[in-house]
Amino acid sequence: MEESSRLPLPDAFLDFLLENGLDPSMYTARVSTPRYVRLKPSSEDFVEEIEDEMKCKLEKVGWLPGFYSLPPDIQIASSRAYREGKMYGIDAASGAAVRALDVSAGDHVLDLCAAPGAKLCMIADILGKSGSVTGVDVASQRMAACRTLLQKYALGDRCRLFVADGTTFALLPVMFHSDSKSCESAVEGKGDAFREWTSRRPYKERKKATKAMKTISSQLVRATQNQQLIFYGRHSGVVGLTRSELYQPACDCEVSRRGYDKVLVDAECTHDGSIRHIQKFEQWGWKTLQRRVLDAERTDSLTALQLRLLSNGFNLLKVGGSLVYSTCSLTVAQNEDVVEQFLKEHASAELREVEDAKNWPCKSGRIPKTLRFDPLTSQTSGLFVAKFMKLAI
Ligand SMILES: C[S@@+](CC[C@H](N)C(=O)[O-])C[C@H]1O[C@@H](n2cnc3c(N)ncnc32)[C@H](O)[C@@H]1O
Repeated sequence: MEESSRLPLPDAFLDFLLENGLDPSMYTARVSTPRYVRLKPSSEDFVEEIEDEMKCKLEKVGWLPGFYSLPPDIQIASSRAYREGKMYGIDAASGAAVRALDVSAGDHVLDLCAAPGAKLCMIADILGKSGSVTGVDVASQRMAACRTLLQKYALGDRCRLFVADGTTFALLPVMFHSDSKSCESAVEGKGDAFREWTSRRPYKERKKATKAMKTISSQLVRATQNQQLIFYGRHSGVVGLTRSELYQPACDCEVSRRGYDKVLVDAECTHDGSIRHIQKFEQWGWKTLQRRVLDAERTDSLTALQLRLLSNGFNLLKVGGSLVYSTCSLTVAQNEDVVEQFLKEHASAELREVEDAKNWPCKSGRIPKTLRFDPLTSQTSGLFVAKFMKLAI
């Protein structure tokens, strides 16, 4: 931030910042944080070419592999590299939340609030040709955007996407991944098995699927409707499964062994850590800010939702697995208070240090081991990050 401006902040917002120990100057500076992009690993050789085309320097972010910063006013959407799927826009703090998960080859990862999908893309990119990613979000249009993003960046091969409520989502990862040769043979002889994904199904196939839906039990129909599969990649493990196999509910005893290796809960929040978001209220009207950010009732219902998302994500984690909880709010209520309450309710949850964070430009949260990114300290958007491990007890 180079220049502070005269952006007037309403008294109620200033009080809110004071209560949360936040410095108002991060909201009033007109020159905002840099823009960040992540280059797909296969595209890092093209940095100079991309710089020539965009007529600006891509500064490597030393503490975050694959990330580059650009001046805030640069539009990336019109660049060839963006259109060709060589890079995508994602804030460095969001990248740090994904790094905190420490995704490794072969992991089965659940992203419980996945849309529009920047973090999901990064997870899929890190996994490459192993493991799987399951993305869940309650907003169908945002999830459709997530599907478009995955397809644009050719990262969907091992992904499946569900429109579902993350507080009740209950499907475990599919451990078996058919290789490309056996994809077709996996569906042979199984009438209602999932075939390879196509956005447009022939009429005959759609009719057959509707008929199959009518004959399956009402419990399965409910599961299918509440956890609607809207995309799956060729090697996501879905091809060849029947509906009843896919929608098999998990019992608690199975989760400790067959649950996800890593879970990301990037929860719904008031977005007050996103400085660009807050600055938009100058045009939208500060009254809207009162309703959307400052309203105590809204905060209470959000913290209850955050706790339920975190708890359900943790339930689906296998023993020894890790979960990252993040929000783009900087309030104590939506972060440290949620963490504290969650730890009280879950004896098998242990708060963990994020190893890489020693070299990150962030602060500790009010609870040791939690992290806070903010524009003044980190030159990123605001983000809270906490990491947990599931212990065997
Ligand atoms: C901060 S955004 C997630 C951003 C996303 N992780 C990314 O990197 O693009 C929070 C998301 O939570 C979703 N959400 C809200 N309530 C939910 C619920 N009950 N279950 C699942 N997702 C929910 C919202 O639709 C929104 O897309």
